[in-house]
Amino acid sequence: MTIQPHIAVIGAGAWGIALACILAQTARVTLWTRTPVPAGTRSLPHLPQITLPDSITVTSALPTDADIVLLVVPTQGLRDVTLALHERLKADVPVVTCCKGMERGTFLLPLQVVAQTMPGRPAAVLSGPNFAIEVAQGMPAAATLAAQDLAFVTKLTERLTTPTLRLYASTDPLGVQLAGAAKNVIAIGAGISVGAEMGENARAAIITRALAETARLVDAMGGQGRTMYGLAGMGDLILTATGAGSRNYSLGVAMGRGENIEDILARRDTVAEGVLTAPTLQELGQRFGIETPIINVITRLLSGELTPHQARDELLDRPTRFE
Ligand SMILES: NC(=O)C1=CN([C@@H]2O[C@H](COP(=O)(O)OP(=O)(O)OC[C@H]3O[C@@H](n4cnc5c(N)ncnc54)[C@H](O)[C@@H]3O)[C@@H](O)[C@H]2O)C=CC1
Ligand SMILES: O=C(CO)COP(=O)(O)O
Repeated sequence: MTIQPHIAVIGAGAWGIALACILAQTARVTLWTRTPVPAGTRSLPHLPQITLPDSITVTSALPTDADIVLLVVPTQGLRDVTLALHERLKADVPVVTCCKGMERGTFLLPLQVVAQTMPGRPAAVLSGPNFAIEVAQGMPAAATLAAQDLAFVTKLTERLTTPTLRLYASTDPLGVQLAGAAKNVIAIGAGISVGAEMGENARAAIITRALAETARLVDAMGGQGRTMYGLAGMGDLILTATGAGSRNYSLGVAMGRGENIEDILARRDTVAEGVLTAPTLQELGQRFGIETPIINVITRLLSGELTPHQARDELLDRPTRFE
């Protein structure tokens, strides 16, 4: 009899539920919810149409005996949960960050937060074009798993690949994390252009040129710019900056139609990571001396400093340059 590994999924939002469902095919899975739920609960609010397999244990007690831990809380909650988890887990238990964003105030990417809160622990990042509902329903998808250590990431990629979610290994965790963080910001910009009826051409231009901005930033920060052209970058942009199912894109569409951002956020109970990531990314560009004009105007649109048409004029008025 083979003993199944125990995978703990921390965070029972849409993405945590989806990952728990597919990993339950090959592992014993515990799904941690911040808010306690009644015993026997098989459906959770963030993906109510999904019935959890009986084999998944839902609990609000943090795990102590997991073999692998997936961190699937929003980026701003990562520090607290990892601080609480570190002492409970054996030192060699690997963690995988599954959130896409940057910590407000510290300018840190998820694995940098983990390095501070869980020093010495092996860690990787998972990111790619993956709407939670499709993954939860077992529809085919692919994503990138990245860590600096080649042997570690190769083994973990084999371990976490499921029959429907195909993982590709990467040794550029910085590029993969920046790609995942930036695509949410760019998706908001793409949504704004569509909501403001600027046309499909404008959206394609925003996606492509913002991809180039982010690739330059990745290079400047010591990652590999070409990571932006893989699943975590271009792949996720194709999905998020065009798919109505994206929370970031749909937030942008509503803004483009003239809705106030506070009103849009007030009627949602799900995370749109791009809102908090935008100013951080803009600041990073300045720190590393990289021009990020599209990310800058999206940040100013979010803060109410620009209207969509002012943003359009500002981008079109820029001096010409080589591609
Ligand atoms: N939904 C999706 O399709 C995908 C989401 N992601 C990323 O996964 C992360 C989580 O997103 P979702 O699961 O979609 O979010 P969600 O909006 O569906 O749910 C968020 C969950 O996190 C919990 N939470 C909120 N703040 C918390 C905190 N401070 N500490 C602990 N728990 C907290 C909430 O109670 C809720 O259960 C985000 O970074 C998102 O960008 C990545 C890939 C796909
Ligand atoms: O990250 C995602 C898909 O890869 C989900 O995007 P949203 O957070 O914009 O819904």
